[in-house]
Amino acid sequence: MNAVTSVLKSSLGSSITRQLTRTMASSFTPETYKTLLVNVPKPFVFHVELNRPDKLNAMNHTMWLEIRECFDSLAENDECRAVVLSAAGKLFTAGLDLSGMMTLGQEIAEQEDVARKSKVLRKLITTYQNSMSSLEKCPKPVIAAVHGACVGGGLNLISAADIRYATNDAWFTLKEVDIGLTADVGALQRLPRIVGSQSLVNEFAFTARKIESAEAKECGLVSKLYNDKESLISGAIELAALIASKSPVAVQGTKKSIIFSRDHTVQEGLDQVADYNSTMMQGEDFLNAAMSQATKSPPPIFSKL
Ligand SMILES: CCC/C=C/C=C/C(=O)SCCNC(=O)CCNC(=O)[C@H](O)C(C)(C)COP(=O)(O)OP(=O)(O)OC[C@H]1O[C@@H](n2cnc3c(N)ncnc32)[C@H](O)[C@@H]1OP(=O)(O)O
Repeated sequence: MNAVTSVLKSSLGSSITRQLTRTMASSFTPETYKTLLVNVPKPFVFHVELNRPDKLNAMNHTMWLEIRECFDSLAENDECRAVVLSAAGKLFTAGLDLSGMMTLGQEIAEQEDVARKSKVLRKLITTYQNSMSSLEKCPKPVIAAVHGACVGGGLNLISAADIRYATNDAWFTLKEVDIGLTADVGALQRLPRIVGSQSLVNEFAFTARKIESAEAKECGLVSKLYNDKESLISGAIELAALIASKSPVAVQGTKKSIIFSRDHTVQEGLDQVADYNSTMMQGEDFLNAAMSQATKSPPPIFSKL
């Protein structure tokens, strides 16, 4: 162990000074949105809230666009290492804003030709798909914290999160069939991998039945339940802070590898992580964290990434 620690120590002093200087030099104001509220409750932890409580956080066009904008921005923001996604008001979300859909129907009706109508709709669907996928593409872990109801588009949204917590009063529904729609923004693709039972997901999707929190926990849709919203949010923020205390190189590499491996063979996943680590094991995070573990000293302060 001594040989290892002396090699590690030689490059440690200047590295820690550099990290502290960078950390202390930071000042950051979260961006503002019409339908989202963004706060920084702890260092490197961002809290994003769906914020249309008067409309039960129904997902209108602006919200779909802003979710993408927000997570694309967090992806690039080196002040952010983990994200909590929750919602203001009495429930998480009532799903797609149905009044907005009436307006869309009128706009489509203005186009006469079916090919042109289809082009407009396809663009809209892919825009909304990209909005949901922005959670998954964001390299920082996203923890969804659900209270009350999580309907339709909301279930698609949280399916793209990395971790899902909920309150005991939460319920979920893949509601699309009830509005004559095939769910098209990610739940049909992601849920079978989360829940692990295609039969159960099929049942949810064909019937739009209510999934109560206990069933959601039992089937793996959520991993932890809380008595109320306050303890849910503080539990989710605590988890995010724990994640944010780890090496951002390791955490972001882990998210990338998990998602890559989900969609590839074992060998392709092993190749991807070998490529990643063959660079990252030369970096200061590995050096400093391995050193602190080896010497049983306090964990290092990691530079921004
Ligand atoms: C390309 C598209 C990709 C995306 C697809 C996504 C699809 C979906 O999300 S399908 C699901 C759509 N959502 C629904 O069908 C839910 C409808 N709402 C409800 O079932 C209930 O409102 C709910 C159980 C969520 C809550 O019930 P509660 O009794 O607590 O409230 P209400 O009195 O029903 O509603 C209060 C006001 O909110 C308005 N509202 C509710 N949901 C929506 C919505 N989805 N869109 C727009 N507005 C909504 C409701 O009309 C009430 O308004 P007001 O009368 O003005 O007070």
